[in-house]
Amino acid sequence: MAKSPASETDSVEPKPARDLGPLGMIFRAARAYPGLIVAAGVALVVTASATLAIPAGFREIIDRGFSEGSDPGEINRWFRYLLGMVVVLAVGTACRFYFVSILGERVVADIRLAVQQNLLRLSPGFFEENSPKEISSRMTADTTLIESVVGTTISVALRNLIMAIGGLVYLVWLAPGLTVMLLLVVPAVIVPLVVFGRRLRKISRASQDRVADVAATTSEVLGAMKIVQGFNQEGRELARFGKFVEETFVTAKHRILTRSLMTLCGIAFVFGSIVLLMWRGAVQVAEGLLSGGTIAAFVLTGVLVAGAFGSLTEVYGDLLRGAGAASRLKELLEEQPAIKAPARPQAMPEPPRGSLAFQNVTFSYPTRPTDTAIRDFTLTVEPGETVAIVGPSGAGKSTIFQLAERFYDPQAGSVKMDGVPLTQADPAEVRRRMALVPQEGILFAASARDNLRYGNWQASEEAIWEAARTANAEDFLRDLPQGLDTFLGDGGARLSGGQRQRVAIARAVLRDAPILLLDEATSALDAESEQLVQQALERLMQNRTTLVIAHRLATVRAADRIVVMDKGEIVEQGDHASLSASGGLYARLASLQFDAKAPA
Ligand SMILES: Nc1ncnc2c1ncn2[C@@H]1O[C@H](COP(=O)(O)OP(=O)(O)OP(=O)(O)O)[C@@H](O)[C@H]1O
Repeated sequence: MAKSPASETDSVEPKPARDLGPLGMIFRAARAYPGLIVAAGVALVVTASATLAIPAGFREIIDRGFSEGSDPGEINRWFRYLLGMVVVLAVGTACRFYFVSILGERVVADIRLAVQQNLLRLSPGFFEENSPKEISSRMTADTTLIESVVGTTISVALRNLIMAIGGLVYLVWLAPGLTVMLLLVVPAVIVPLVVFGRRLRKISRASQDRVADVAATTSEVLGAMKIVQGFNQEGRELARFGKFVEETFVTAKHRILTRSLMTLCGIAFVFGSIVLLMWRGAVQVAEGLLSGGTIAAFVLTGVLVAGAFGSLTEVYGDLLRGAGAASRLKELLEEQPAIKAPARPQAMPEPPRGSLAFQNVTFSYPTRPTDTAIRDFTLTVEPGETVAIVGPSGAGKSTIFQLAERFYDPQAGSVKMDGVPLTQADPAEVRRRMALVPQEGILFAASARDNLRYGNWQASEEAIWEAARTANAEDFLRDLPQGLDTFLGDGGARLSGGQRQRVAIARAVLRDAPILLLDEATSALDAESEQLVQQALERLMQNRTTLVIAHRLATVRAADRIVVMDKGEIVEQGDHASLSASGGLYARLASLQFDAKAPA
């Protein structure tokens, strides 16, 4: 049975770092915006001060405003002061939110761009060791965490620090005796609340995981309804679902109980301590030691200070989570491509000749270093020649293409293009001289035009249509509702398989590279489509050096030479007639693969 979906959720949960070191990356990214940092800092100090100034206003109002016969002018003055503070607080808070959030989003935008820029340089090997799912989660979940560190956590931390320190100073000034008492009470209130809060978060997470289990089971069963009913497994599926539902309920019960206890403690401790303080204060008022306003200001400020300390205890955990996110993104930012241009690349001959030579190449994929994918492979493809590679699945045919494009470097031997070893050349220059037509026409969610000129953005409208004609793609492209501007859907989903292949061929025509790497589709097309694609390929191969992984009889027949591969090695070479006659691997493959499929 499938592994519990919850364990997957757990593994996606971003892990916190052990220390705050990795946050340095975020600060370095934020340093690019000193104006925003200063504006946010000023707003932060102003709002924290205004918040603290409000209890001071209340103190004056209570002491002067509510006694009989007091001066109305005095009342007005203090209320105006209070209103002023409210305005400062409102404007300051809005500004703080604006500047801090913009800074957070800007930093995230910059980090995302930098990560993507680095990812685009990396060699394919990296994406085999790091799954695209994991990388895209770093790009979304981890950057969102960083956004919240810059946009919320740091500002909350600073604001609360200012409030806690400023508030304490004010409290001592108001009533030193009561402050000592408050300092004794605050930990007694905060510690249980923090402990409960942590527990509650953990249980809430577990609760979400259980709900995810329920959702996953539902969609799994609904998606496989015919199998469930066909195998009479309704009872078992209900029992399995029931187990998840019950687990969800038990976790929720636990959560509700914890929350109830937390509410009990919260209300009892917070209001209890306020009452205690006021009680003590009231005695001091009666003794003439303090004024009523001082007590009011003290309680208000006390609540603010306690809240500030409470928030500060939360912040550290948030910062650690942000640091965890930063360190994961840092890995992506600092990863070096395995394939790099040499410091002084050797110039490739101009104009390109179009020769490709493999000399005693031996290669294993980095993820499977003990399996030799290509062994002592030697092959020279002359300019203009068409070489067909055939061989059973796993023989190493596609690997030859990967080496030609220099997505990997072989462990032994060399690959040369126009006489220049690929390792000495600039990989961009090497790839500029090649056009790849993959098995499945890989298209982007973009317009037909952009898909066609993907390898040649300068192509004129005329050149695009010319390429479309060569690739037998003109008719269906003209029939598209908005012509070349038609959006082709995700992965070109709005075209048929054969049409996608022809778009891919037209793209290679426009690229107009001297060397063509052609991975013939194995998927069967209907006879007409097949013929259109075949014709398009033949036109594309004209006057170019072509290396083709062949699956069709027509292609091998048209090739100048056929190279037969098995287990990473060349086992036979020749033309169709001689190889068929020799009764070797080719003859066997040909009778299995070609004869059944295409008429000669
Ligand atoms: N990215 C990779 N990482 C590790 N091993 C790989 C990778 N790609 C291919 N291999 C292995 O290398 C060997 C050669 O694979 P390759 O894809 O070149 O074969 P192929 O002849 O093109 O097969 P097919 O006709 O099925 O596409 C196989 O054993 C395969 O499992």
